[in-house]
Amino acid sequence: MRSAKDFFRPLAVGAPAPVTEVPARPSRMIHFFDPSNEKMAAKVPAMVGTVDVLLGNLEDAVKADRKEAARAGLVAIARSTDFGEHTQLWTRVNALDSPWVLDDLTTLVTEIGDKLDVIMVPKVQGAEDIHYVDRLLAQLEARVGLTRPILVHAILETARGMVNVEEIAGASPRMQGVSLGPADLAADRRMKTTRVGGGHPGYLVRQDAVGGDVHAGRATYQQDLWHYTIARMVDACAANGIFPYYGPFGDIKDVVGCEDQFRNAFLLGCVGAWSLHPAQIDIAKRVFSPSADDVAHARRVKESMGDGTGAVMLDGKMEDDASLKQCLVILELAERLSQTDPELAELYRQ
Ligand SMILES: CC(C)(COP(=O)(O)OP(=O)(O)OC[C@H]1O[C@@H](n2cnc3c(N)ncnc32)[C@H](O)[C@@H]1OP(=O)(O)O)[C@@H](O)C(=O)NCCC(=O)NCCSC(=O)C[C@H](O)C(=O)O
Ligand SMILES: [Mg+2]
Repeated sequence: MRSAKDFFRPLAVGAPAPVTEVPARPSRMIHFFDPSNEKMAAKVPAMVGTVDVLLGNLEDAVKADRKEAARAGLVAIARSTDFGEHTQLWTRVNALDSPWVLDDLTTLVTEIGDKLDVIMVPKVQGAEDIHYVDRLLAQLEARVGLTRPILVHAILETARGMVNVEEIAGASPRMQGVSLGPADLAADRRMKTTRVGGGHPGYLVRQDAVGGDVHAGRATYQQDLWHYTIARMVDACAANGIFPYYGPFGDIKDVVGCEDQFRNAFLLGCVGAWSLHPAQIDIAKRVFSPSADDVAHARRVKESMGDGTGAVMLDGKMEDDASLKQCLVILELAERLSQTDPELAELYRQ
């Protein structure tokens, strides 16, 4: 690890100074598209302003013989599209051990580095992967004279990445956030699931048997396969001042299950999730924006707490410094989202 003194120094002569605080821009949905799919790519310009993040995906889900086309497609879209003030452009490059990633990074940074906000790096195993990308990005940024650093987002999709998540989250000032990659992580852990995110009906607890008859009607309760993983990722991110995200939910038709999975992640501390299909965009927008009721309640707690210390009763419940802090998290998020979303601003005003 670099010393504290060197941590915020550029890693190449002429590279932009690293950020000391990760910009807290809305990123409720990271909307994936395949830039080599002409039909999908054609829809991207019209999505500007309707999603927080548009992500040109170059990795899994893009066929091996379409990798160059995807990279070239992303360059063309970035050059021809005005992303406005409120929609960010991200990309997911190929894995660091793949034959494509070096060209992904060199092409994208030199051709459209001024348009790219964040580069998502898949299958990150440890801090060494982030250090490699960090130095290479600094060299490329210096070569083309970028004035702001491109940030880096790691996907947690290996057991080793999970074990090292704290050091990954703190590996560079470029670290913007971490997403869960449940499909690759499940395979790497040798879990016995076959889905892209979400639960499994076999992962359950069962009510105790009554009267010794183990076969008599006993209620079962499906459990959350991802609770430990998401909670650990959230802690690693919060401890390092970066943002955690739930990743993909592959059952596109199950909009209810998707909403539940996203909400669990939101309640545990995640700021967004991936949308793989247009049907998931509004789900993410709804879930990752606090409800009007929560905002109104948070305001009442804040008002009733005066200088923010001590304890008061509100609606029969004790509120104190700590419950106020939770309310301030909600109010800060509502305030930030209101700045870019007039509908939410109106909703929260009521
Ligand atoms: C999942 C899909 C393959 C479904 O596509 P399709 O069969 O075309 O769906 P529809 O017919 O319902 O589409 C309706 C129209 O919407 C357009 N469309 C579909 N998806 C998108 C999109 N993401 N962005 C923009 N537009 C989209 C279609 O073209 C249709 O248009 P029209 O015919 O004119 O009405 C597809 O949605 C898809 O490929 N999505 C992205 C998948 C992806 O990125 N996967 C990778 C991320 S998940 C992952 O990698 C796992 C993770 O790493 C882990 O380890 O867990
Ligand atoms: Mg993956």
